[in-house]
Amino acid sequence: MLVHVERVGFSYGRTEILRGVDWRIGLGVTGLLGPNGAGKTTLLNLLVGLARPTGGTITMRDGDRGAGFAVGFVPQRFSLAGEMRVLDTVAYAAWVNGVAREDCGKAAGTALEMVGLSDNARTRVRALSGGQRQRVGIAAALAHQPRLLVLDEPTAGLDPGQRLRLREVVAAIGATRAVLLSTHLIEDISHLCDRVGVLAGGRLVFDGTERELTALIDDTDATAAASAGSRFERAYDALITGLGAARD
Ligand SMILES: Nc1ncnc2c1ncn2[C@@H]1O[C@H](COP(=O)(O)OP(=O)(O)OP(=O)(O)O)[C@@H](O)[C@H]1O
Repeated sequence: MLVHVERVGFSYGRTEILRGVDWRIGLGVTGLLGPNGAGKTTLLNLLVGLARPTGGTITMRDGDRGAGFAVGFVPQRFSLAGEMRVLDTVAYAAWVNGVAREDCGKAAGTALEMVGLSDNARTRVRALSGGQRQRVGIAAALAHQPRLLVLDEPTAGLDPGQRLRLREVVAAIGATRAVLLSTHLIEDISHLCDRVGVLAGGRLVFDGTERELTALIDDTDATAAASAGSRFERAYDALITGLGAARD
């Protein structure tokens, strides 16, 4: 396992958001699902070192997460300088993340290849589509070759075609490193993620594969069983609703 999250807690002032999250994240693409306000972004911020847990520990297998360079992060919202060319944007990110100045151009070229934007290297950022900008953000986060890439809702706001392209890119990245992404889209999980974690009530209430999650419900309803996506959605809803009932 690459990342080990142990009994992690976090509070904003007196409001407890996370209360003992245990999770192990390995190679491949892992999805993080949870209701609005469950603390997904908060947990991602802790993983990339933007905030510190108020309890528990986060460790990476070889080395201190605090060193920062082992992690790449694309936040939910980010801005890029429209006048800059794509290659320069990514090369600058490489330099900020510790790549030696003379190696930044090559590092940026490699990262752009990984996200399928080599042909746009000389394009100014302002001329790109939303999906291409999202991929520039991923290239910028990848340019220093981190072992863990964290993406906060990478497919939000993209049209179906752009979403598909982004999923292909993320799946290919997940073949050689750990990718963790939060999403509201069950489809993202079904089409992209090797594993899924569900955050609710301040804890990770599920950690496993899509198949293991769908196995939680007794799906004898023929209509609902028609597509894997709908089964997954039903299982997820049952998990979240069950937790609510348990608390009431
Ligand atoms: N800076 C902050 N100060 C106080 N409370 C905050 C702050 N940031 C987030 N919160 C609260 O913490 C809780 C968790 O927020 P977070 O953004 O991590 O959830 P989320 O699961 O990512 O939500 P969403 O699915 O809506 O994006 C929410 O109730 C939110 O209002």
